[in-house]
Amino acid sequence: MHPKALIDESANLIEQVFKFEHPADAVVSRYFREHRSLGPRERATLSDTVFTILRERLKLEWLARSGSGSKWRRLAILAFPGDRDFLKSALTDAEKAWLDTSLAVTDADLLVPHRHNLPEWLAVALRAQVGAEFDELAQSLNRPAPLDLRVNVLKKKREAVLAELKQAGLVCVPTPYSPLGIRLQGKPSLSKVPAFVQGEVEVQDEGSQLLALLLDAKRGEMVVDFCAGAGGKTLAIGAAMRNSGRLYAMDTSGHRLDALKPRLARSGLSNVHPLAIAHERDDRIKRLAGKIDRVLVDAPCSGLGTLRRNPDLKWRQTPETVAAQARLQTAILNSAARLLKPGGRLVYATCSLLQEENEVVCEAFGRSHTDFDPMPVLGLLQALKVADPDTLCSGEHRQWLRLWPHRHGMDGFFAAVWQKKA
Ligand SMILES: C[S@@+](CC[C@H](N)C(=O)[O-])C[C@H]1O[C@@H](n2cnc3c(N)ncnc32)[C@H](O)[C@@H]1O
Repeated sequence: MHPKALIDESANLIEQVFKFEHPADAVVSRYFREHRSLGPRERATLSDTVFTILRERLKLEWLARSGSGSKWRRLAILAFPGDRDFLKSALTDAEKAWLDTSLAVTDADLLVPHRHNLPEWLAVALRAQVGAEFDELAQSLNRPAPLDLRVNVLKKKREAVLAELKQAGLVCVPTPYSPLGIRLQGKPSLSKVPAFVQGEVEVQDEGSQLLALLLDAKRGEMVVDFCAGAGGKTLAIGAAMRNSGRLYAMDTSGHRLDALKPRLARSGLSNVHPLAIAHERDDRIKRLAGKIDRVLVDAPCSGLGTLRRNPDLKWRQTPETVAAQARLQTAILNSAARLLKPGGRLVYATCSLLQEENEVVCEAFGRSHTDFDPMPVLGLLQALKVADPDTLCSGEHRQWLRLWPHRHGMDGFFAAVWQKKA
């Protein structure tokens, strides 16, 4: 495609994404479906351009205040990922001069918000938590995430899968913390890799693997994955149960649970029972009250721990949406807790970095549920033989799991664990 047309396509797509009516990846996918003539290289260029702008929005919008043409065209030029000479062949002389001046700007010329590229409310909340580490955190949130796999222990051991993947030409290493994880170099397509086709591995961020491990589900138990979605953690829990017992995968989104079905088929699991519920107080949940050994609440949240993958979330979330999520999280956690039998384990998790969705929700739960004893995550990670467990925990009693992209190279996750008193 001629660079002029490519810049025009980028500008159109950026304008659509920046309405922030839908997640950016959904808007990009729809655009590609509606523009079938775009080839793989053009799609990669458009997608890279859009995600760079979402990551570096404040800096690029500041640079785009000068220049000519529409704001979307200026952003498309500034974020163009390909060859500079190829790009310049599509520009006017004035645009070329403006681009050279813009590219000469260094970090020292930028104001603080143009360096961290976070909305002010979020920058304030994160700085309050990590203090001097804030710049490092902000930078890590703007770097793309690696591609991690989880080994399906039902089918193979990690060493065997690593050897198989290397044989298939992939560059990979064990993940530093999860005993089940493999980190790939780059973003290779997995659709034809035998280990993937045969269900020996699933795509799952290392942090998500640790959350499923914290539930520590055992053979023959009754387990509920309360917010199962498309079942990333369900599959890990089902394998830990060695395909025995009964694992209910609940969610209010039947559409998401449908996406679990092909993954279940590949995984070889037959102990999973998907259950679409209307809301967290659904009658089907009441019928299971007091009967369940372990419950995972992987709560709906702001997703602000996943900015490496979903940079649009920092522009789509607000203090008001976060407060609404915290109310829903509290309602879901209270309802899910009723499922547990005496001695049962409850795990609450989010992929948010904000205390409001994490410690604050859990401290309130602890105050109102004196029939639940907190289980410090540090001891649980030690028992699971996770490397460097102390660095993964926070709180006075190391009771919380706290994963940070800049410290651990994982998405930002939080978890708390309780045991229902016998
Ligand atoms: C963080 S996602 C779950 C991700 C999933 N556990 C995984 O590992 O792939 C949160 C899920 O909660 C679901 N959800 C939202 N409100 C809910 C409710 N009231 N009760 C149960 N699930 C709910 C959403 O549909 C969404 O799939």
